[in-house]
Amino acid sequence: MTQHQLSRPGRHSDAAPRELVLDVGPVAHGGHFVARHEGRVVFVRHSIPGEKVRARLTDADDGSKFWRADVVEVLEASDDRRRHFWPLADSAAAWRKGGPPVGGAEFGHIRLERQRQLKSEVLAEQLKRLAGLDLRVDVEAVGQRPGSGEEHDGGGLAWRTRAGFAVTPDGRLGMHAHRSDVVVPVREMPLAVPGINELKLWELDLRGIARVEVAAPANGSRPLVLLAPEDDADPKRLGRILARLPHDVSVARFDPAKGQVLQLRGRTWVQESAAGHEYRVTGEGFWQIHKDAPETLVGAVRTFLHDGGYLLPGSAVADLYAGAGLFTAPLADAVGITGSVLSVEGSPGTSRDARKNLHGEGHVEIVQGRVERVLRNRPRRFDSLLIDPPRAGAGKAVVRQLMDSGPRAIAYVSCDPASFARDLGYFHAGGWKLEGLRAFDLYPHTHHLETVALLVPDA
Ligand SMILES: C[S@@+](CC[C@H](N)C(=O)[O-])C[C@H]1O[C@@H](n2cnc3c(N)ncnc32)[C@H](O)[C@@H]1O
Repeated sequence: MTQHQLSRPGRHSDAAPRELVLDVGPVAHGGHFVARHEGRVVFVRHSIPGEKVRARLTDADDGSKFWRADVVEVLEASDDRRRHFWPLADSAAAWRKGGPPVGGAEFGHIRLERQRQLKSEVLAEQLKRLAGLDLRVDVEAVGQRPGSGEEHDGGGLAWRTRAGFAVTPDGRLGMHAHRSDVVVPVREMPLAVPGINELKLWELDLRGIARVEVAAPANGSRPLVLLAPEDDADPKRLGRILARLPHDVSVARFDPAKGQVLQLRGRTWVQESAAGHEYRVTGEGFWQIHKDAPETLVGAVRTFLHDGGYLLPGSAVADLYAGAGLFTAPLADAVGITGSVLSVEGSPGTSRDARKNLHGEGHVEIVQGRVERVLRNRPRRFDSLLIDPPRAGAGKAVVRQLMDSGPRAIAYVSCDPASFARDLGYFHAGGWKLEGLRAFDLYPHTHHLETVALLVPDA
C-alpha cells in the first residue's frame, strides 16, 4: 500500500499529537474501545480491553468531545490477541506499510470466543443505557467448527455470500481503507464464501468500473456479478470483462443511484434457498449475508412465535421490512390458507421479488411501501407480527403503530443493538416487555451482531 492522505475525515488540529500511548478500557458500540487522554475520551479501534497500545489519531479536532485513533503498535498485548488472518486488515501492519487498514474485519485480531463476549458486553450496555434493562445474553456461534476459531484455521471465515468492492485508479479490484477514500488493491476476501473468491476478480482489468458487487448463494447456484460503470466508461470495456468471466456466472450492469439492473449475461438475479423455500433476489436486493443466517433466523423466529403459541393456523400476521420474503414464506406455511400474511417491503425491486417468490400463495398480500405509511393508511389488527428493520431500527412512531395493531406477540429481528435497545425502551413505555432474547454471531471478525427478540404485552 502506498502512503495516502486520509481524506475522510482525518481532521487534526495543529496542537493535537498524531500518536498517543493509551491504556485501553471497555468495548463500545461500533467496534471501538474506550481510552482516555488528558480527560478526553479516545475511541481506539483494533485494540482489546486491558492492552497498552501506541495509537495514531485519525480524528483529533481540538473542539470535539472525543477523538478517534487506530493501533499502530501493541505495547502490552492481551491474551486474547491473535495474529490477524488478513494482513490488509491488520491495523499495525497496514500503518507500518504507510496507510490505513481495509475495513470490514476490525475484530480479526481477537480470539473468536472473546469477540462474542465483547459483542455480548455491547448488547448488555445498550440494553442498560437505552432500555433500563439489566440483562446479559451470550452470543451464539453460527456455522463454525468447534474449536476452530483459536487458530483461525477456517473459524469465522468464508461466510459472506455478498461482497462489494471498489476499484483502484489503475483498474484493480480493491476495498476502501478504514474511514478513508483510499482504495487498497485486494487479492482475496477471506470473509467471502469460496464461490466469490473462485471468480478471481482481482485478475480483471476493471478500468472504467466504479463498483463491483458479487452475490454467490450458499446453495451453490449461479453467482451474479454486478458492475457499475463510471459515467464516461467505454462500453467495450464491459465486453472485455464479460469475456474474462466464467460462462456460468451471470453478469449485469447496475446503476446504484437509480436502482437499475440491466442484463449483460444470464440472470439479473440469484436463486436462494431457505427453510424449504426458493427465493429470487434481484441485483443488490437484500438477502441475509451470512451463509447460515437465513436458516438460523427463521429457526429462532419460529421457536419464539410458533412454540410460544403465537402463530396458529388461521392467524392474521404480518412480516414488516420483508425483503424478498425470507420470513413471509414460513409464516404463510404456519398460518395456513385459513390465515393471512401481510408482507411489507419498501424497495420496489425487492418487493417485486417478494411478489414472484410468494406467487400462488392466495393468503399472502405483498405490499410495496414504507412500513409507517402502510400501517397508517390501512390500520388493521394482527395476532402476531414480525419486524426486521434496517440498522436504524423501527423508531418511536412505528413501535406505537405496532402496539396499536393489537398483536399478542412481536418477533423483532435486529442487526443493531443500539437501535434495538432504543426501540425496546419505546415498547417498555407502551406497557410491553421483553419475553425472550437471543444473539447470534452472524458477522464474525466484525463488530456487528444480530439479535432476535420476543416482545409481549406486560399484562
Ligand atoms: C434488514 S432487511 C430485512 C429483509 C428480510 N426480512 C430478510 O431477512 O431477508 C430490511 C429491509 O427493510 C427494507 N426497508 C428499509 N426501510 C423500510 C421502510 N421504512 N419500510 C419498508 N421497508 C423498508 C429494506 O429495503 C430491506 O429489504
